[in-house]
Amino acid sequence: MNTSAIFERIKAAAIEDWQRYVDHEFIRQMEAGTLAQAVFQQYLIQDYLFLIQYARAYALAIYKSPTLEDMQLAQGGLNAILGEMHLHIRLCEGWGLKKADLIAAPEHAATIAYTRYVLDCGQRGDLLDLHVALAPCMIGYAEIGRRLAPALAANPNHPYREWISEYASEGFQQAAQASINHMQQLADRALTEARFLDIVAIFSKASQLEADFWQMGFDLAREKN
Ligand SMILES: Cc1ncc(CO)c(N)n1
Repeated sequence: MNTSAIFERIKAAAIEDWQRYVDHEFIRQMEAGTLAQAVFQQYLIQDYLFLIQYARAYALAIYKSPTLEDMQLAQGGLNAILGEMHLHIRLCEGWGLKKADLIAAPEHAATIAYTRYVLDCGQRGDLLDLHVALAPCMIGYAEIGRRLAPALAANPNHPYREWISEYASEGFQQAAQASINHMQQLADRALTEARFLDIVAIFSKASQLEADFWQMGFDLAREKN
């Protein structure tokens, strides 16, 4: 099949789920700076647990790599995830939470659902399936970071400056672009017309699980109140 601009085509085919993820109420409140800190804290603790499993998914991508170049690209993704976790440690330290407290937190069902879904896509499928399941994570956060960055210029005291800056950063933007480029290579090699709908279904599901992940922050903060 014609696989040009494959990321844009997959996103267009899953646009409703994608928008529910990147335009979630959590992101709107984050942009406005009105998101309750309790909601953000619950989200961030779960996100730390999420990233541990996500690092395993990138490690699986290394294992599933047919070529050395695929392996090096997956290693870049793994490094980006491991680097991102410093943000979580830093922000949590500011609230008096230590790394040990984070690791000891129970994983929420939404965290388990999303991470294990991605790991399963990788286990049963090939590197393209796994890569598509991984895509909403890095590419979505990069899109959100770019979109929210102007809110920082508008508000010098923005409460979520550190978080937004991380995802708007050159390093994170590059990692997301590398992910788009790798997906393109994999699609050129392995994507057929018959597989396209399966690939879109994986992307849609992962985007839905991302939206559920934002929602979890609100739900957990309400339960703890
Ligand atoms: C749930 C989730 N998705 C994506 C990212 C970006 O790596 C993250 N930190 N957490």
